[in-house]
Amino acid sequence: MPRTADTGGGDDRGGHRGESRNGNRDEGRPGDRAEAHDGVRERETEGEQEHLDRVYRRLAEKIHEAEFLMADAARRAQVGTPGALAERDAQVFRAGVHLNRLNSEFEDFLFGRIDLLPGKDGKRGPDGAYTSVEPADDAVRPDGAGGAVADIAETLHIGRLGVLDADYTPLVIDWRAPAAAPFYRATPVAPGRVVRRRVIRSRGRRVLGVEDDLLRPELTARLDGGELAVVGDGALMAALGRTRGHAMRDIVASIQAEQDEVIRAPAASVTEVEGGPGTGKTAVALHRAAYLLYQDRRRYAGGILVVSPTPLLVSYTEGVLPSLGEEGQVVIRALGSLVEGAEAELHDEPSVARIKGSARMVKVLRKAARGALELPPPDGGEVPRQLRVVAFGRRVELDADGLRAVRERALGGTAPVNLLRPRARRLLLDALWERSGAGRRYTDPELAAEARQAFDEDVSTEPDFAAFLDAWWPELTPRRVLAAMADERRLGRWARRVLQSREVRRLARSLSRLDADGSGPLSVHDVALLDELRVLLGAPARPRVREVDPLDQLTGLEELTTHADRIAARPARRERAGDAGQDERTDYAHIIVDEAQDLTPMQWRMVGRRGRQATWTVVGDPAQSSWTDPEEAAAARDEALGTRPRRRFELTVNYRNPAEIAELSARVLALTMMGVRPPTAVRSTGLVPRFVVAGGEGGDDLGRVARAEAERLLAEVDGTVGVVVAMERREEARSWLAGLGDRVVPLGSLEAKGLEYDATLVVSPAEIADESPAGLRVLYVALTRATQRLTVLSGEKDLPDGEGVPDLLRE
Ligand SMILES: Nc1ncnc2c1ncn2[C@@H]1O[C@H](COP(=O)(O)OP(=O)(O)OP(=O)(O)O)[C@@H](O)[C@H]1O
Repeated sequence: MPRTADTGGGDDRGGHRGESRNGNRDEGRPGDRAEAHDGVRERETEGEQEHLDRVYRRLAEKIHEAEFLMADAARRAQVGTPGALAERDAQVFRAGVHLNRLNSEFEDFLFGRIDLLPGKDGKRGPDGAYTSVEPADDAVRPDGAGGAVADIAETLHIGRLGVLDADYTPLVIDWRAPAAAPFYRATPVAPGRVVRRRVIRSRGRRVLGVEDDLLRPELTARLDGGELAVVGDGALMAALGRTRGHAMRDIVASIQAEQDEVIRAPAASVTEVEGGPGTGKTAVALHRAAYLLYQDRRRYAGGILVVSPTPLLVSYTEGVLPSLGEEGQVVIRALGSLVEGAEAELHDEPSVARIKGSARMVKVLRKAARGALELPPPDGGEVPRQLRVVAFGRRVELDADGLRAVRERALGGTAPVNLLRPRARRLLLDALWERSGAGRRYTDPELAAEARQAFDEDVSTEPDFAAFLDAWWPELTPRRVLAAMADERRLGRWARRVLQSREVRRLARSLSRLDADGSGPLSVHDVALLDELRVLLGAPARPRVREVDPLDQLTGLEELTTHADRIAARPARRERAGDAGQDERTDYAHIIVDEAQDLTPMQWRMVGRRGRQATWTVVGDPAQSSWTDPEEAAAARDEALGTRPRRRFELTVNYRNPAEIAELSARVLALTMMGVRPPTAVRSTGLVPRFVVAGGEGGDDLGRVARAEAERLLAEVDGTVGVVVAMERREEARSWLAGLGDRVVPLGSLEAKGLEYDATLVVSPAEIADESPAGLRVLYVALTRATQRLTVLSGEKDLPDGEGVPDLLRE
């Protein structure tokens, strides 16, 4: 990667930078030069300020227009014809969305600019911009002195939304528009038409400064009669060096070429992205969601699901899309909250997680869903062993064998258990009729049919029959069945020849935290089991109750609600024990899976069900996987993603960790995945990781040293400090760090996934590594969270050397 001497760094596009581009840049006295540079910088900043002022004036006009449209639509609401209401609906929607976006307080509405040579074929698109990526053949001319000269033919400003002037000239191009792609893609090796790429730093309405990359440094380029100026010292480096807070920031001003290819990949196929820690996979996935919405809003609005591994990562990332102007259009869910009504945050211990995540559970759950009909009713009592009714004035009975035979017949096939209840009822009536012998008294089939109908009515209206049916074929909820698996003997029957008895014991014990009706805290892995059960049980058919506004009934227009009405009427997410997944959307148009390497086979099944028709973007890093059976997971992933063609991408540059931290974490990578190359770190800070050892012999002052080291890091960085400990020390770590303020975040190793902090303290690498079979990869995750500083604290188990370097991290 080229680096420029004046910046001490460079980005992976490697553009040339420097103040004022002219052939004499090294001449003159240093003081004069600095003054001249300041003058150029000021002039260029002012020029951008003027442009931004124009943009805001135009935005004010557009806001005024949108408000007028909203008011006009409200007036139309008083005209009661269906046509007027439909039009109002559409207009309110369009104007509302528009107004919302225009009013959004963007920190930097405008952030980029490219200055371009004329296009090859001279063709221009509808927005007046040249369409060709390549420059015209005669764009560059010899300057007569051995060099080359060219005129800038087009200047495009890039921002979060497109803005057209009143005469339709583009004032700002939406970052997702094709015309904006060269801003992200151009490199000095393949500059296309781009001569200068400028990142504009602004806050609200004020331009703070500009930073340029010159992509054709060999050219003397002219703009409006003057020479093209170049100022600044690296937008990417400035972005990477900034302090981290509790929310992820968008990267829209500095997306790199390899990332841009992923963001703009065609939606029709499955886009698979692999890349090491810090390569921007999460950032890219979120920008892709915004890009897809821009490409085809009609298809994707409300229909994109982003699946994230933890609630912490959801809250860390959920601000990115609103900052890109896509408020509320994309659903971001943690794996533990994917099923409506479940909000799981508990983590199972690795051996239990492994069982619950395994595809073998499908067989166990199939048995459980059917076997649960034998469960004693939750309100006490027993499953009825016989059925007695009175029909045609006589007693008819079915004994336990008779009932078992009926149940077996009813359960034939694979239909969901709750949906089989009407069939079971019919078969019961058949068996009772048969047992009553009444059929044999009729030779005339018509009379027999009539008698049978009368018999059925007689039996069905008996309250005892209804009560029997409720007890014998109860309506089962996923939570209730899951809770029933806490009984080891029962689970043993359901899991016969699938799980070993040791596994049965562990699984049953972990589910014993649920009450008999299934209420109680769920673990993240329980949720995929609930979802599987939801399908196996099926939602019982209920009569549809439609609430109709009486006023609407009068006009007969109840279907014509506005989009705003529908959004307002959407039920808030509720915690409903036993009611998982009833009114949840399960047909997303596009699903983005973050940290895909961690999904278990059962989780892939759960996610796959939500995207039967979807296109996919799947990002992950096998080296960070905490799942131990990659082959089983790969098969489930293939099934979820279906047969669509796949496009694979690799991200290779680490934007998070300085080289000093990346070098240390690479040692663990080498232990766990030999031969895998870590991504290249783009910057180096000169700050090597610090090694500390706790507690001499006993190691019991781990907490005291951890606190002291966290305090030290707090003093060294302005932003956040993550303290990563083994999962079983989570609670302890909270007490170690109590009172240090919210810049310090204690984390169990599995919770650290996807997050980043200015500084990280990793406590006892050996404890983290020993916690599970995938422990080394979990440790790799922990060691790759810091953007500036890393401290490693060893306990006794870590076998630190004289320098305090733990055994696992030695070269
Ligand atoms: N082009 C870019 N410009 C500026 N910052 C970037 C760029 N790409 C990535 N980053 C920053 O690098 C950091 C890492 O990005 P991100 O979390 O998306 O990486 P990741 O590949 O998902 O990492 P992990 O695998 O560790 O979860 C973030 O702070 C992100 O904003």
